[in-house]
Amino acid sequence: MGNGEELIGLAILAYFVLFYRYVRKYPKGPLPLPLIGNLYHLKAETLHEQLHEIGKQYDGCFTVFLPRPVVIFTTFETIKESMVTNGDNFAGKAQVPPESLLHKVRMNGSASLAPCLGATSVGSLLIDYLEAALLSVKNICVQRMFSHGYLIWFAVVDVQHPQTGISVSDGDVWKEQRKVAIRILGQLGLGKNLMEEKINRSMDEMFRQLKDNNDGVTPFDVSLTLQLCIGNIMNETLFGYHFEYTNTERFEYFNGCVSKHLKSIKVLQDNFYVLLVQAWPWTKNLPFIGEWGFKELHQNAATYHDFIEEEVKAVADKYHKDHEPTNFVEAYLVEMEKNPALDLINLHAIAVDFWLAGMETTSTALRWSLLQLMKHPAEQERIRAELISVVGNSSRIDMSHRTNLPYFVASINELLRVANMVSFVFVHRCTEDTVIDGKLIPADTFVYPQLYSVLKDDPIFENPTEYRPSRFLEDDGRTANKKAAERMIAFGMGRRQCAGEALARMELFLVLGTLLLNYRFIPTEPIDLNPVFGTVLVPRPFKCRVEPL
Ligand code: HEM
Repeated sequence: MGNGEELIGLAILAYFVLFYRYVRKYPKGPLPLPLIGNLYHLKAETLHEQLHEIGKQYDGCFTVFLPRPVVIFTTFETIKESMVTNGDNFAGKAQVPPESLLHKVRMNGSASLAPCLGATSVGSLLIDYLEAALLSVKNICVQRMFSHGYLIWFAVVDVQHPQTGISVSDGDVWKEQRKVAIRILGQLGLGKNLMEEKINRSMDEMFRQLKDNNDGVTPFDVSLTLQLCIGNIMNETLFGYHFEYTNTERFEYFNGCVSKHLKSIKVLQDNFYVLLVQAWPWTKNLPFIGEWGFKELHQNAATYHDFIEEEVKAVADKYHKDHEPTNFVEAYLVEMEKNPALDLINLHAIAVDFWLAGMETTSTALRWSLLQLMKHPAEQERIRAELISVVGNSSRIDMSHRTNLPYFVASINELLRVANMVSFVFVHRCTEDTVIDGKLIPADTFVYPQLYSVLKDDPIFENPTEYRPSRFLEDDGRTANKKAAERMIAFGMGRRQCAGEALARMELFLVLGTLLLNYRFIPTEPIDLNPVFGTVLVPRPFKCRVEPL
């Protein structure tokens, strides 16, 4: 063997030794391989199930390399110890793609324009390579400005991804924006019952659509109806208007952007390249990996940022300061006058956050609920009977009925528990060395509280695969079972618990309750409760009879 081969052999050996020394820094988990980590045995469609099974061998705290190390918590105890007891240390966010793409890019400093000669594709390729070289110098980016004949003009600009909004920011920006956003949601909803009115207006639109398009006999697909209803609540809340079901072009365009984003960050399955860019951000500059793992997402993010900016501008242009704010944008604009930490860029980011975090989750929860209640028709009737006993002949319920509807409220908890729809998303970052369950989590490690495992298998949920709303009630059938409710963590736990939980619960209560008062849902095909894996675990498409009562 020549010297060169010996050197290569030694380098490989040294890499192996160093890699496994690095692996030992993290809580123990299944054996990772150099470069690919644990990707060799994890499968996309069942990732949540596999993590759950692995968690049983490591007392609910272990590491998988994707290929970047991610510490997973799968028990109520480890999730509580990290997210609540040590909440400040676990409130960090990744700050690398794909999450960081949610922050709108800011262009800074002067831009210099230069022509690049060549047919479009050759010119584009040259610019790609120039961009790769400049990005490695940090924060410099090449923007294609326009092309003219064989000339492409490009600008070299300084770009920054400053932290904005709630869901992907951390530190002071996150604390302030989250606090203000929750306060505004409270003002809109609780003080003046404005939220209930907004939800009712969206439901009016939904009922118009059902009346015109559903004959009560032909199998009907409720998914777009529910999406439009929940999307309209979000739009009313943010911008003060809703889309009519006969004119949904703009809604569908934006919804398409959101779905595309959620689909493209679906790790392992559709987009393995995203993981590579997350593990080694410089790979976003490489051909192919950069294209699919970064640029496509980047371009899509730009489209919904533009959409949101137009919407905010339309509200801001019409709003008169002397009027009481009636929607989120107006209320934020008023706060902006008093609070220097608030600005338009953060307002745009929060609007994007609410759409991304609030729309697919809530409308999917409703679809799962209808499927479960068709699978258990006696449960559907029991809820309906309780609703009728409280509201009589009325076709609507309101929030004041809540205390008299204990079985329905318990059912919503159980429906969310069995829907168990949040998959591998909401990764946190541990910001300081912290010991959880006796294991050291080094600072800057990504961590993932797998809520799925607790909802599916916590010992408090006896026979967890059974749909049984009564587990959320004490023996008297009225009082809430606090121990079970504490572990119904579909909205997360601790500092970063869902910022829209109150709104989501209100939507589920009013929309599901009103639907059940007015319609009976009857299956017309075998009910399949196996989810399709994605950012949110969604039910397979289904149709059913929606019989008016
Ligand atoms: C059934 C419906 C919903 C479910 C199951 C749900 C669940 C969650 C979960 C599990 C988290 C992450 C917690 C974590 O990082 O540990 C979260 C965060 C978040 N949710 Fe929701 N959510 C729902 C509806 C909504 C709605 C309607 C909104 C908008 C008003 C919303 C806005 C947010 C925001 C802004 C965050 C980020 C919070 C932060 O990082 O501080 N969600 N949600």
